[in-house]
Amino acid sequence: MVAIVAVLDEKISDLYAQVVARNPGEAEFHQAVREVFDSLGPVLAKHPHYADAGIIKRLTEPERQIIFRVPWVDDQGQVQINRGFRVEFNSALGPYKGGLRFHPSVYLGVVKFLGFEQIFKNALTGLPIGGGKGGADFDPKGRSDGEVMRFCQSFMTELYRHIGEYTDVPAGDTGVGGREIGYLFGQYKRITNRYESGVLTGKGLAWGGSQVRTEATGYGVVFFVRDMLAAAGDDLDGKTVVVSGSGNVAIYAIDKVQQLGGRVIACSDSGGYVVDEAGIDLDLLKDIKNIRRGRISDYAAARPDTARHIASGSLWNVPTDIAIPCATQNELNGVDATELAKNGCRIVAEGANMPSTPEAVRIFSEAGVSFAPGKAANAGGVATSALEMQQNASRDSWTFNHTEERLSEIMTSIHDHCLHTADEYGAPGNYATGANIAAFTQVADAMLALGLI
Ligand SMILES: NC(=O)C1=CN([C@@H]2O[C@H](COP(=O)(O)OP(=O)(O)OC[C@H]3O[C@@H](n4cnc5c(N)ncnc54)[C@H](O)[C@@H]3O)[C@@H](O)[C@H]2O)C=CC1
Ligand SMILES: O=C(O)CCC(=O)C(=O)O
Repeated sequence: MVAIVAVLDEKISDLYAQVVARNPGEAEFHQAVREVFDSLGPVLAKHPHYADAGIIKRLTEPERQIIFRVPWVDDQGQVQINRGFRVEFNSALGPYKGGLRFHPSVYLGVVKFLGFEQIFKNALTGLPIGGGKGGADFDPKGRSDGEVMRFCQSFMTELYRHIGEYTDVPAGDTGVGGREIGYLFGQYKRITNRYESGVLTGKGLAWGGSQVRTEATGYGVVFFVRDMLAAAGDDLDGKTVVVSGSGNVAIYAIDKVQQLGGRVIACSDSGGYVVDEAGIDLDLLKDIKNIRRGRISDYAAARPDTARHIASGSLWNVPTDIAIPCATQNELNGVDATELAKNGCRIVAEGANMPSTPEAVRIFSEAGVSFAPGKAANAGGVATSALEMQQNASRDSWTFNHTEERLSEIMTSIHDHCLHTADEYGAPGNYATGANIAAFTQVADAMLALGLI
């Protein structure tokens, strides 16, 4: 068995080298592929037919990649040009499903990393959704509502021909929230003359959206933490938590931690972080971020007695029981991981996509910090999107409690599936290995059943 795994490791390294050569300069995509490949030795040893059928090569090649020009006019009457993307990665389990990211750092390598992760994440939900992702190098920060609307309308004027309830269903991600989904859906409806609710998720409650979708990613990651603690005979009551970011995922992670008795003592944005030992005041944070679209420094200014703002340095230096990174990829490096472990952190659960560097993940493992990868821990958002699609298809609308209950059950099922799979493949307690193998086998089996596609 050891010899077989060694040969396979060599084969996987070869395949990885091919991915790097075929996709030059796409560092984030390479990182995401490497992370999955590193788990596959034991599964390929047990099931060699996956490799024989070229499943791994096929999985790393998107089914379709769309890149397009997005022209729009700013408030000064100047023409602006951005680049739009949609990578339709894998539709073995269902229509492509995944968010749109509007951020200046977006390029093909970022969209491909996110789309690749999405294949596995969506498989873990157990719902019939394939993987895709999109976005643009547009920066909504500082733009007026009118500019954001014109950008979204132009973006959809090209994207609409590629998407649909049965083909590809985008949603939000960084920089794309309810406002942007509204403008995108409005333009889709106008161009196609169809009220096709199931073409986008994250819609407003009055026009086809689902209860809990806004909260789902943040709530879901905390349900996952709840289940990790329960597996160790513990709970969130009285635990300190540090959450990075202060956007959609972060805000609702903070909300659910507080509901379950934990205390969030720090959060951040790209301009620094705040520490509030009294516990983050969520109403204030929401007002600053969602209404005033302000900075995290405004939070400390509004709570001078308990909070302080730190403009530089690392949020991960704040001692905490639990860390939930919810900002962006590679925001938590090896130095941060060492510091977290040294200060007694026992659990890291990723709300963002790939926020921990490979070195950080290795350090967590060596230090005995329990680590939940984003593709498992943050799957609650896309799972609730799939619930939104269910409601749209049946012209139904569920209550908040019912939808939250479904989300909670899905997160528990993902948690248990990862743990059992890790056990089965000789890596007890390793959620990352469990997630990769559980998702890979599900997608691979569907691809085999569908023939050479
Ligand atoms: N929105 C969703 O349903 C889902 C989002 N995710 C992931 O969660 C992460 C956050 O997404 P959202 O909350 O939707 O985006 P958002 O745009 O609402 O918030 C992003 C937050 O991260 C902060 N941020 C960005 N770069 C930063 C940096 N370098 N340092 C510190 N803070 C930084 C921003 O200031 C903002 O507070 C992303 O990785 C996204 O892909 C994952 C699953 C679903
Ligand atoms: O709800 C969705 O379809 C997408 C969520 C997403 O982009 C993600 O899971 O990273």
